[in-house]
Amino acid sequence: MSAPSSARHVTATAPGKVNLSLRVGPPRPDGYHPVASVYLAVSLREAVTATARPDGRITVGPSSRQVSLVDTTDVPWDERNLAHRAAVHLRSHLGLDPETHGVDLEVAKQVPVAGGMGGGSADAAAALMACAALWDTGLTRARLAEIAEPLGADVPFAVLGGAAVGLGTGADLTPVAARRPVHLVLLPADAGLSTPVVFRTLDELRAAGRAPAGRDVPEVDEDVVRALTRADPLALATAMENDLQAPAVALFPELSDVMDVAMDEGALRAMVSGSGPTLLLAAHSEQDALRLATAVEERTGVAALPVHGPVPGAHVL
Ligand SMILES: C[C@](O)(CO)[C@H](O)COP(=O)(O)OP(=O)(O)OC[C@H]1O[C@@H](n2ccc(N)nc2=O)[C@H](O)[C@@H]1O
Ligand SMILES: Nc1ncnc2c1ncn2[C@@H]1O[C@H](COP(=O)(O)OP(=O)(O)OP(=O)(O)O)[C@@H](O)[C@H]1O
Repeated sequence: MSAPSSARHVTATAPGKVNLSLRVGPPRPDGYHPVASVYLAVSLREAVTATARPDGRITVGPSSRQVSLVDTTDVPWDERNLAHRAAVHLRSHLGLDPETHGVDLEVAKQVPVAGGMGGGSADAAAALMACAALWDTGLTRARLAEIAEPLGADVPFAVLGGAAVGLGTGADLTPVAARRPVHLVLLPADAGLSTPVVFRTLDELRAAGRAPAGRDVPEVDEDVVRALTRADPLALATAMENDLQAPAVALFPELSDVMDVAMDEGALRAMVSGSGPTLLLAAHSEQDALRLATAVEERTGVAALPVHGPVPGAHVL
């Protein structure tokens, strides 16, 4: 990951993710929910270019070099941006002089915004990696993943990539060796869902007895891990689960109809991705994913994205 400290630009990339399994417990006093998640990094990547500024300012904006493939209208291009927060966090973590270590960040997005695929988290991961190289820190990817934790539950995984079990808030990661690529089709929605609202809606559904209660400390679904390590698409599709599906569908009822169409077109399984509203469809093979994507796109008008995983985590290009 190292680039010469004299480099003026460094571009790094990081992947979006899906949760093949997401079990959620009741909220803790700090508002976060304990989870047991099986993460898979997928072949939609964000890219962040960091250019050094001697005046200490940190800016963020859409890339002038690479076109974003998704609608970025709802992305805040200011200090709320997760890439911006990542640069500020790394600089202060390293004790670098805030008067001299500035950076311009340019972001090119492929991951749907507020789609439950960790796009902002991938921007944070790519920004951390690019700034770490620009500032010649020599930090390993594993160390950067630890440093990433305060930026959000999904950020450490976007740094590490591959496939992993995530416990705690999702940031306590153990890699899973997936034997062969998993082929999926993603169906982004034309509106986003707010992650905190989806978690809160799950709590409300549970309080009303409309969703099964979660364990205080959720345990990882070993069937999903086994299916991933054995490269068994049917077993994986059967075992996949997401406790956030019920609240996502309650907030976005049209998702049910799209999932029905996908199953009708031969998806092994249709499920909400993370906090939604992006849907993920499981397929047997790359060819099957391409066929399914075309069929679902024709029937629903939703632009379908065939993807695969696991793919590598954040790295410098
Ligand atoms: C839904 C997932 O994407 C599944 O991987 C993650 O759990 C969410 O990860 P994230 O977007 O990186 O989440 P953060 O930015 O850390 O948190 C956003 C908000 O989501 C809620 N949140 C998030 C993670 C978690 N384990 N419990 C929560 O309740 C909290 O309200 C939090 O304030
Ligand atoms: N770099 C960024 N890209 C996209 N959204 C960002 C970024 N930085 C901050 N945000 C804010 O975060 C919100 C969630 O964006 P994001 O695309 O990460 O959602 P998500 O994929 O659903 O997240 P997750 O799955 O990690 O919960 C956006 O609505 C936006 O307001």
